[in-house]
Amino acid sequence: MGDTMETKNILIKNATILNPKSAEKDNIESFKGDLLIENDKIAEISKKNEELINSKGVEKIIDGKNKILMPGLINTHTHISMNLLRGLADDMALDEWLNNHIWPTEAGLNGEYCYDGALLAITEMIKSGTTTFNDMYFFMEDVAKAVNESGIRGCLSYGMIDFGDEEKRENEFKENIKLIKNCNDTAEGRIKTFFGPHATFTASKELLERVRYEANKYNVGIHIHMNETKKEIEDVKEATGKLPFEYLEDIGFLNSDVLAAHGVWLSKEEIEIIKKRDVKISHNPCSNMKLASGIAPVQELLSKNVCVGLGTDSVASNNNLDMFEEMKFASLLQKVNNMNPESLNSNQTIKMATINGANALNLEKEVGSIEIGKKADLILIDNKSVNLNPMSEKISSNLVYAANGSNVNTTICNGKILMEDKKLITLNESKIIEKANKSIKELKEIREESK
Ligand SMILES: CSC[C@H]1O[C@@H](n2cnc3c(O)ncnc32)[C@H](O)[C@@H]1O
Ligand SMILES: [Zn+2]
Repeated sequence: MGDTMETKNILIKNATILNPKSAEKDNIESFKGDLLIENDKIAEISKKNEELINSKGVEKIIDGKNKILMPGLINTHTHISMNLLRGLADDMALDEWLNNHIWPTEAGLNGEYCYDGALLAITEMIKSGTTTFNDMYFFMEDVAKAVNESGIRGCLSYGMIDFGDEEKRENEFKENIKLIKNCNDTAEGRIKTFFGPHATFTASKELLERVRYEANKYNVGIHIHMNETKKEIEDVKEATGKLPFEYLEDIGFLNSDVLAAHGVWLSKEEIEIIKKRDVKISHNPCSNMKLASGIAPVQELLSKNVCVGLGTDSVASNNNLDMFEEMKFASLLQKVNNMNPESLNSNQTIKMATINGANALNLEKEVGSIEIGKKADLILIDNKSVNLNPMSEKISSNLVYAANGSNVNTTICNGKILMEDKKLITLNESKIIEKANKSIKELKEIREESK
């Protein structure tokens, strides 16, 4: 990481601080004040009129006037190297999209392409206020390199698919375990690793059972796609005689360390299983709408105290990584689905994108809220932006219904400034875009040649 990122103590002055701390209540505390970052952590928070933070030893002051200071956003489900595949195949359902377009193109991937796609995605995330993402893909040590260099926080899993093939299964475990051994807790603790069985329709029972065993052994979480489409439910029912969550419950897979992406088609019984096992759900409204997969019962899950975070899925089914857009779609989708304008209000939605995301990734002691002792993963939003004026008195309303990622002015992760006043510190945006365009061109040529 470059020298410019090595700032030790930072004082953010006169900001409007928004703290989605309380996961139980629907209100979100906000106040005018200062915040001191020492090294990688939040050291002090002072409300205006309280004793001022002693600025001795502070090496950098950021003017927070006319800015909202909030926790960095947490994207709980994505495949960031797929940023190369943006717009590759639109306007079709998951099955056709994966089998006829995405998987044949992914067959030509290598570590360099995945690194280029990851850097492109990380640039987009830093610019739009995401400081933590949860990723499942291939060539994950190359993704880890991009995380390390950029300064962002990432939970990484290798996507395991065996389709019942024993040799393939062995390889998938070798890859995921290598990732865990080489990368867990690296990059000053910004990288955590998970097991990543792709889904119940691509991973065998043997693979899933061993994932549970190895996850316990290595003390890491599990990231899996679940109950995304109706077709998936029918296929799993035909293959196992059970609904996907019932099947996983029967084989002893489910636990509080499981993060299930999507959870669109859930029976009452499956919701009870999710609750009982404290399984975490990542809701991906844009991807679910674009692939016409369906609408997840988010309001119902939240009302049963299930932890639901927010994710974008990849840009190949979204088609961007803007978590502000994702918040707005999440909230509006629940309202129209329940025919109830009170569904998923703006406070609940912000919690999903922050503290719930942290909880879902077992990072709630480190990130997701503004608290002394937590990691300084913070963003500043420009209140002077035209689309945020006149300012609603309710800050969460502005952030969920009016804002978008381009309103992010400054992004800080692990106490390091990654973007200040819209200027990227650790990454060279134009070079990254140029290289990514070269890589996708080559990847498309490889695909053509293989036809
Ligand atoms: C084995 S690595 C991850 C694997 O998942 C594919 N993928 C991307 N989006 C989705 C989705 O919405 N449902 C299921 N699988 C998805 C991706 O292309 C990789 O092959
Ligand atoms: Zn996915």
